This record gives sequence, C-alpha cells and structure tokens, in this order.
Amino acid sequence: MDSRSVAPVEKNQEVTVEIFGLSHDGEGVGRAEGFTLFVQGALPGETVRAKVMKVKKQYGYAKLLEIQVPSAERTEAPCPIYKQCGGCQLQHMTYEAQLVHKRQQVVDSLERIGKLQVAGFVTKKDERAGDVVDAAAVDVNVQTESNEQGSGEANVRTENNDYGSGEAGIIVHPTLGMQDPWRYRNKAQVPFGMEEGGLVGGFYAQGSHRIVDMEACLIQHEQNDDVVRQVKEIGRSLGVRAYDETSGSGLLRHVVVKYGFATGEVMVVLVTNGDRIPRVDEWIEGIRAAVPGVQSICQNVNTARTNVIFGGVTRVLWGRDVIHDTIGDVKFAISARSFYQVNPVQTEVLYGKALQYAALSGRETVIDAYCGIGTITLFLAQHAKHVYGVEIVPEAIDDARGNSLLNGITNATFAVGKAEEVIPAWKQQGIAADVVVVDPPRKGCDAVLLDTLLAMRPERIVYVSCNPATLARDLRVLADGGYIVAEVTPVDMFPHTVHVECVALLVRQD
Ligand SMILES: C[S@@+](CC[C@H](N)C(=O)[O-])C[C@H]1O[C@@H](n2cnc3c(N)ncnc32)[C@H](O)[C@@H]1O
Repeated sequence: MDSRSVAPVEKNQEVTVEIFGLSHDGEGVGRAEGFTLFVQGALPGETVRAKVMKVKKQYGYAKLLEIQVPSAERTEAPCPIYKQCGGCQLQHMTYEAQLVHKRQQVVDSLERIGKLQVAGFVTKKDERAGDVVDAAAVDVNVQTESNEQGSGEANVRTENNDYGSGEAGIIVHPTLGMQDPWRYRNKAQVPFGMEEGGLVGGFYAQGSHRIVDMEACLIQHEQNDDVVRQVKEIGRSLGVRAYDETSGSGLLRHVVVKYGFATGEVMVVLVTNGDRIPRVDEWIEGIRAAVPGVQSICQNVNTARTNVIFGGVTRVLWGRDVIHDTIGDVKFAISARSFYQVNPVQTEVLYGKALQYAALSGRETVIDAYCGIGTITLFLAQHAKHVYGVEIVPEAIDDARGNSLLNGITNATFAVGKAEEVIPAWKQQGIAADVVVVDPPRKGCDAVLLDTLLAMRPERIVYVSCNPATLARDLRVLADGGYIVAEVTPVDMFPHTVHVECVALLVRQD
C-alpha cells in the first residue's frame, strides 16, 4: 500500500507538533494529526511548527521550523558548530534533563525489551558529584507517554544488600553525571581534507563527507584542540596534501591525539595514506616544539578505501610507543591502537560502581569477561584473591599483562579468546568464579556465555553495558536463570550525546 494514502500528513506539509518524548537518537517525538513524527532539535513538552520531510507507513520525519511553546529544559547550545557537526545531540537540553533522559532510556529498555519490573522511583538526592537534583523533579519528567515511574519507596536495599526475592523490582538509580560536563574527552580523532584555502581538519558536515574546519570542540580536552591546531599549522607550513577519498590521492587522513589527564602525557598519531612521510624530520621537530607534553609521535598507515580510521601498520616516529595515565591508583600504558575509555573522570566513577557491586572481601575468585587492556580487571585484582581476564584482541591482552606488571599486580591471569569459548573451558578446568564482571561491546553477551554463567552460578554478576537494549535482553535471560536483577546505575560517560553507560548488579537467588 502506498504510504501516502495511509498517512494523514504528506511530504513538505507544515504542521504543528506536540512533542511528548525523546527518541534514543535525541530527536523530539510527537504527533501531528495523530501521526508520529520525529523532529530533530525539539524537546518533550514543546509545541513546534515543523515541515514534514519524509513519510513512512507508521511514522515520519519533520524539520523544526519554529518553537511555539518552549520546554523549561531547553537551553542555548554553547557550541557554535553544534547544528552542523552532529557529534553531540543533546546540547540544547539542560544537563540535568539529559541525565533524567538517560535514566529513562534505561528504564524503558528494562521494561519493554527485558520485560523486567522496575521499582518505583526513589525520592532521593541525585548522586551527581557536588550538585543536587531533587529526584522528585526527575520523577515527573516522563519522557514517553507510556512510561510511568510511580512514586516509589526509599532506596535502602543498597545498604544492607538484601534484595529479597526481587519482587519489589529493579532499583534504577539516578544517572551519575559530571560536575563539569565539558572538555571531558581524552582522545581526538580528526579527519583532514582540502578546501580552497588549503588543509583543513575538523568534522564531516552532517549527511556528507565534506570536512569542515574546526578550531575547538567543547567536549574535547583543550590540550587536544591545541595539539590538533598546531599539527594543522605544521601540515600547512610543510605543504601537506590531505587524503581525498574520491580519488584516493593525498597523504594525511586523520590526526589522532591521546592525552593522559593524570600524567599530562600526549601521543600524536598521523594516519597516512602511504608509507612515506615527506620531510618527516620537520614534522617531528615541529610537533616536539609546539606540544610540550608530547611523549610519543606515531604513524599509522591506512591505504584502504574505507571509513575505518586506522590501518594495520603502526610505527613510532619519535619517543615511546605508549603514553601513561592513571585511574584511581592504577597506572595504564596506552598504545596508539588500544581501547581506553575516553572520559577518564567518569571511568573512575564507572569502575568504582562496578567494584562496589562486586562487593569483594579479598577471598573471591573473579572473572572479568571482555577485559580489554585489563582496566577493570586490575581494579578488581586489588580486592580479590585472583582475577581471570579474557579478551578477544591479542594486543589488548599484551597491554593487560604489561599493565599488571606496571602495577606490581600478581593475582591476575589473562587469556586471549572469545569469552564464550574461554570461560566454558575455564569452567571445565575447575575454575569457578564467585563474582563475574562482563563488559561486552554494544551487541551484548553471547548466548553461550550467559548459559555458562548460569551453570557456573557465581554469587554476583556485575554487568557493565554501553547499550541498554542488549543489557535488558541479557538481564532477562539471567533473571529467568535464577538471578535477581537488583540494581542498575546509569553513568554519564558521554555528556551532551545520547550515549548511556550502565552498571547492573545481579545476585544469585539461592
Ligand atoms: C566495551 S569494551 C570493554 C573493555 C574494558 N572492560 C574496558 O573498560 O576498557 C569490550 C571489549 O570486548 C572485546 N570483545 C569483543 N567481543 C569479544 C568476545 N567475544 N570475547 C571477548 N572479548 C570480546 C573488545 O575487543 C573490547 O575490548
């Protein structure tokens, strides 16, 4: 059936939309003439005029023209390139409202996807560092029509860890946000291109591959902005040509900058379309002179006609192959390619919550599945008898082993492989964990791994997730297998974007 004959609105029509919710991509969700429309830039509670751009069978997309009734949660986005860039999606919403929205996203997923019961909301102060948000205000801020959080009881079960049989529902805490939610990123990955004025480096204009020059990114640490500016200047002075993805010609594709918040150490990686960097000594001298904290200058070669940033070969042009950073009292070596959380301030909050949920006494055997470079593993090792970490990327496990040596940690064992293969093998060898921590990629845990956990029966499972939808799916499986999903704490790792990270605690029922 032709969608036009079904939908009560049509393309290019101007309509008034009452916005009642926020999509997981940060668009306002509303209705015009009973038809659901997604309107970028609109907020719940607003009435807007919008132009219909695309009509599908059940819903459509409309462009914001005018805000007729603004939301109290609306704020002026401070970034001058916010609308063109697309890297942030929520700058037009107050930070407090963003935190509420993120919690609601988690509640929605648990209820709708996991079919799990969420406890009535707690009238308690928000745990946001240094600031206080009345959770009652949070409570009324319902993001979608079908979501009611109820009034709830006091959040006392966390203290005595008595979750009963779980019938009271999952406690979903307020999102742990940042005191200062700006300039938090420790890594910049900036694409380079050519415009009429010469070399530019910045971001892809929305919906295109045109690179727009950028002087500053407000969620990036100032140091990284500064380094990118300096590198751009050096490239211009050396007459470097940026890579052109249409012709496949030109040299400089990306500049990646990593910054250790705790150490001040800087790594600069030039991603090049080819092996040879003409006048490489001048590059090195230029960067060393302009960037005081630089400890490592690397080249990564990527000649593939792809959007993927890094190619297979990385070499050191000057200095070390790693920089260091610390989270809490654990020191990490970070190489050009290794995964390291981009918001170090909130990483400490996230790992602290995972550690709290693990409730270690020092006598436990712990498994850390999807362990990356051993970040959570080494945190746990300081409080457990022994920790086993498993990760699929061999280089990450090399880093993890190096990081345990760096910290003098001797009670951590690492294995390369798929968690869903290595952990069943460990179980067969008689390794039984008291606590298991999982921190999978967005697609969540493999079904075999979940079955293995149910068979291994650890007392606690701590699930760290960057995707509430797959978290909810997996929690359902674990709940059906005899675990109480006790608590979930969202942690805001990426302020002003729609991304939300969570830590969930599951306790064995018997
Ligand atoms: C979200 S990251 C977590 C890393 C680490 N816990 C941290 O906080 O830095 C997920 C990790 O899982 C790894 N991974 C993906 N699939 C895997 C699998 N099937 N088995 C083991 N590790 C896997 C990825 O390489 C990545 O390092």
